[in-house]
Amino acid sequence: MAKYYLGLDLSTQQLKATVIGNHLQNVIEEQVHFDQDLPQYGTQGGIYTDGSRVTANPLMWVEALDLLFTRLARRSDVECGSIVAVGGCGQQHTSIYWNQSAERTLASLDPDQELVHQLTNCFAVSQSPTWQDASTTGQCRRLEKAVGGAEKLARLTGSVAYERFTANQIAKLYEDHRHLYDATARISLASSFLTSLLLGRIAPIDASDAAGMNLLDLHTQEWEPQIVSIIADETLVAKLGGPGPVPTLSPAGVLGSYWVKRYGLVASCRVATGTGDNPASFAGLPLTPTDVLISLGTSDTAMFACPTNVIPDAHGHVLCHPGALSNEINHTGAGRFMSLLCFKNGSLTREWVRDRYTDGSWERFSNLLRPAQSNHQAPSIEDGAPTQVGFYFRSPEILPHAAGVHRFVLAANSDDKHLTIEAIGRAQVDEFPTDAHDESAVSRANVRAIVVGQALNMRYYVAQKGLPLPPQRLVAVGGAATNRAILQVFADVFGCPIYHASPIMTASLASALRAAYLGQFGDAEGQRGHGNGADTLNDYTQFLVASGLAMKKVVTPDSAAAAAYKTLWPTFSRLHEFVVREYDY
Ligand SMILES: Nc1ncnc2c1ncn2[C@@H]1O[C@H](COP(=O)(O)OP(=O)(O)O)[C@@H](O)[C@H]1O
Ligand SMILES: O=C(CO)[C@@H](O)[C@H](O)COP(=O)(O)O
Repeated sequence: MAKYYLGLDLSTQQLKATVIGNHLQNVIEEQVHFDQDLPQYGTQGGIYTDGSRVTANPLMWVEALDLLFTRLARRSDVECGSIVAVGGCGQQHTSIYWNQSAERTLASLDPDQELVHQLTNCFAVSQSPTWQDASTTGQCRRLEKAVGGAEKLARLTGSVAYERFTANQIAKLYEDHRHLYDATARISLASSFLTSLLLGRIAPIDASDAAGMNLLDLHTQEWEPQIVSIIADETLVAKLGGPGPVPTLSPAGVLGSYWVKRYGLVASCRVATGTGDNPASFAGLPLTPTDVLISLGTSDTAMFACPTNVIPDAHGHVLCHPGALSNEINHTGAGRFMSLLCFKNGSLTREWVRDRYTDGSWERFSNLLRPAQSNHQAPSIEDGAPTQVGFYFRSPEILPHAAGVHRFVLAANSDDKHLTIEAIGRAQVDEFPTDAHDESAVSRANVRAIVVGQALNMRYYVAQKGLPLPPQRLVAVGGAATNRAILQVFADVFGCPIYHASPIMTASLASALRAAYLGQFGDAEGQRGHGNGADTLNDYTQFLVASGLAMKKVVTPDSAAAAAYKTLWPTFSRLHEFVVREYDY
């Protein structure tokens, strides 16, 4: 009988499913889009905001999972009874607060009733803070001070304090709504929440996603006791499910009877441990140490393997490598960590420019981004044209810690030596100038400025991490990675080609692959390779290669454009410095 593997991704704007067979010939996709399919929750871009908090109702995600299985079960090209393993992932950092009755309810779900009705009274906090929430700056600074400084916190947990990281969100709950903290029996991340629904019991958090909480001691792989006592009290460890997370690449159990009885899945269907959407994609690709994976989804992210002796610093995050089978410390340290850089103003901010300047059309947006004739229109100071640069931080940005939309028009003869703070201040404009000869001038300038600015900003932080530039290749995933005009700008700014996986990689496909890998073994065998991170990484990489996944080049950098961006680099760095100084939030 044919065997199928199901991957799920509870991401920001939708819940996605990918079903694969043994050889990736047929990749079947299904999704539930939160804004469109579940309008009763009133989300925009998958979230609700009152201007100060960014949240989502966990019941929306619960309802989405039933709807997704309903859609899968109706499809003629998917036989639910042939799915032998399932794995999930989710938006990172987002936290869900279960109350005392949740575990009991999950264990006795009635397959004749929709999940959402049964879980209505299972949450201590009705709106979950999501990764886009930036309301915990006070908690962040207090945590850094209490542990002895930002640098110390980074060395301990992999990151300085970030607003969206779960420790700071928990601290806010503890400070502002102590009764809700006390009413919380367990805390899940979006990934372990999804796995919990699949299992019918609350699932442990995995190591890779746990490293995005400011709570995990990267070296002991346990919740850091001092941080626990700073942000809340000793009851927190039990709420987190025990002393530490489980390995990412590990089995979680078998599917709960709700899914078996309601949708005809098999009782023996294995469930893989869930992880964050970014680590999931990273673990789904056979990457080399010189590759940079970029995800252009709701957020833009950049990921790459860490050197053996990485020392986490002020920018970005060091996470546990999602392809390692063991929590044990490999004495060489090889392959234990990955770097993640996250930029909040990704697709939704590009959409804002698209809607404002190109009538909501990606086609028009892309046409304005492409060169008018055959040459790329990379802004260059040397070609005599004024340089137009923009920073579009409509939501408080993560990297850099700055907010607002800021446009600059630099005179043709300006160079970075003359770019004093005063000169930069004078170059700032509310809108790019019109041109009597080109009615699209303002639209073109904004479309180019946002994409070029995003690519330069990403390159700025990749360079800060000490990665040799240009990388060998960028591997692109996420909704906007289908847009070749956007990819061309990233290729030109980074000065390297861009690759896609074939079939195109998504976090849900990566999760299906993880499920397939773990589904090959029994529970005991699923732990194989314990204690030797390097070997198990190789083993898993070999599995990915053998799965038939191919890499293909989709964009080549244009040498003239790449040279022009190189010229712009010092100027961009000066502007970046200015924006960080003036528009910190
Ligand atoms: N042709 C396109 N050009 C640019 N961006 C696109 C295009 N098609 C989709 N997108 C972007 O992809 C985003 C969704 O990406 P996706 O990775 O599915 O999001 P997430 O996983 O965060 O929910 C949308 O917000 C949209 O702006
Ligand atoms: O905060 C982060 C990573 O640190 C975000 O990347 C979230 O994980 C959301 O992912 P997407 O929905 O944009 O894929």
